[in-house]
Amino acid sequence: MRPIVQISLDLTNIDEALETAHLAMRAGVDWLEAGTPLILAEGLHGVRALREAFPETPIVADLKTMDGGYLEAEMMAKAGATHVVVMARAHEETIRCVVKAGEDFGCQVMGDNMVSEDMVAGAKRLEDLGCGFVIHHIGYDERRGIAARGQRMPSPLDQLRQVVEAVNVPVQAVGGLSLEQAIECPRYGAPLVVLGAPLTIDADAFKTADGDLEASLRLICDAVHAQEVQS
Ligand SMILES: O=C([C@H](O)CO)[C@H](O)[C@H](O)COP(=O)(O)O
Repeated sequence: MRPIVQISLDLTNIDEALETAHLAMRAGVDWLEAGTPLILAEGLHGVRALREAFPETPIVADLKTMDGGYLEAEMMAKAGATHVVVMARAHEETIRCVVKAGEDFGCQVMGDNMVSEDMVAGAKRLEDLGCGFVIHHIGYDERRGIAARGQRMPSPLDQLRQVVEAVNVPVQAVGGLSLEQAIECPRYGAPLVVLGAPLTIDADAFKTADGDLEASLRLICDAVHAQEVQS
């Protein structure tokens, strides 16, 4: 699998999401993600709006499903999502229901191992239950809480290699990565590179003289696409 750039639209209204998505697509981003804040704020309408504007683009709906998995996945697939997200901490029956809905409605299932007691085992469990992708994720609140206590913030890179080696499905790493770290993910064997939105270009290597976000994002996409995914 060649490296893929996914932009997470962690925004709270459709207009902003569409504006960022248009910019991202012009810059060479491959997949769009309707982030959890967008789904909470705009629900199915947000996903439908993205599907209408980008008929051919994969759209990940970051639902973080914990229960009622079949209906959630069905609704999102019918709205145009090509990928939905279920949590490793959900009951195994929920994960099975999301996988079944994925089969019934032509949607891929990504399993998120956030807050698993054992992140590697969590990833393996997701694959064993039928998820086609693993999201190796250190949560936002967890990271902030640990940083506020002055402790070292955990990074998804800490165990990324182990997760990649434990499963046979594509992995993506999420949670507090700098741009440089995100771009490095294919070197850990993780082909899906997620960039956060609203996007801040905090890396000198990708800043342009006039602060043009689209041009910076194009450099980032090129850097990801130039990588080999290590096996
Ligand atoms: O999924 C997310 C989180 O659980 C809040 O909804 C975020 O998309 C993710 O944590 C964002 O990560 P960064 O962009 O690396 O901060």
